[in-house]
Amino acid sequence: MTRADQITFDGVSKKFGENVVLDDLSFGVAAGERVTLIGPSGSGKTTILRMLMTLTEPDSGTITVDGDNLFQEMRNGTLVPAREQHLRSVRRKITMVFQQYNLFPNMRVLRNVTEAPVHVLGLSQDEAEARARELLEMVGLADKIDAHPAHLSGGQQQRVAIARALAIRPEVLLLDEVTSALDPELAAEVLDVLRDVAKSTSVTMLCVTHAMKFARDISDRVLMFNEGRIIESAPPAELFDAPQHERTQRFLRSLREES
Ligand SMILES: Nc1ncnc2c1ncn2[C@@H]1O[C@H](COP(=O)(O)OP(=O)(O)OP(=O)(O)O)[C@@H](O)[C@H]1O
Repeated sequence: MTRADQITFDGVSKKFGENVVLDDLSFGVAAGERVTLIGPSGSGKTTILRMLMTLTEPDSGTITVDGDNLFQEMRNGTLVPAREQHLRSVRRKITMVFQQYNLFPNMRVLRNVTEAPVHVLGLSQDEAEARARELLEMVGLADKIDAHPAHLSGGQQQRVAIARALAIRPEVLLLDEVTSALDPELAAEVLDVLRDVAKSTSVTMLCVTHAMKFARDISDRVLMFNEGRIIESAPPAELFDAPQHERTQRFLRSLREES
């Protein structure tokens, strides 16, 4: 972690009941960096992304984005999301794509993508629509703007979700296993779109994925999590080809056997 990092976790711990999910975790991510989080199920990867969206609170520790604290301490010592007023600038720059798309089912595709620019950024409907059309073109769905999500394939829905996330021109994009609900062919289409995003923008990316080839292509750094801690951190070529930690070796072997 350095002073210049855009995202910092400092001594962050989290338990659900007796289950220790994050254990005194500290790391930083620089602006524009692409970081992939890997590790066995339950090792705390999704929890980290959710904390950055203030959807899950840490028990202790500090999380900042561009120096802004995401949580504040109550008198009894618990941490709660900082006041909305304080979070406003963070909400404008950070966005997340979920495994299950989470599109608004009652809205057509175009409206799904214009919602955030209108309500978060305060763009006019016309400006938001122009931006949405451009993004839907980029994700290959220009011909689906009037469709309802239920009429799209999973891969198409996820591409709408990506366009929707990009509509606020985020500085930080969080991707949580965005292809794990998809067949390989549809997953490949989504990963191609994300490769384009990585190539054509300078957005900071934090990505939880089991798609190792994709992780290798886009990441500057891979963090291996185990039991709420980072046990190994290295550029993808190093971490995938010469993992140092026995737990990482075992985890990568299990992924290869799966695929
Ligand atoms: N709201 C919650 N209440 C109770 N337990 C939770 C809650 N959210 C997550 N957990 C538990 O916390 C642990 C870490 O979950 P998390 O989703 O962060 O792991 P992960 O590394 O992303 O795993 P996966 O690859 O399975 O998504 C898991 O054991 C999970 O069951």
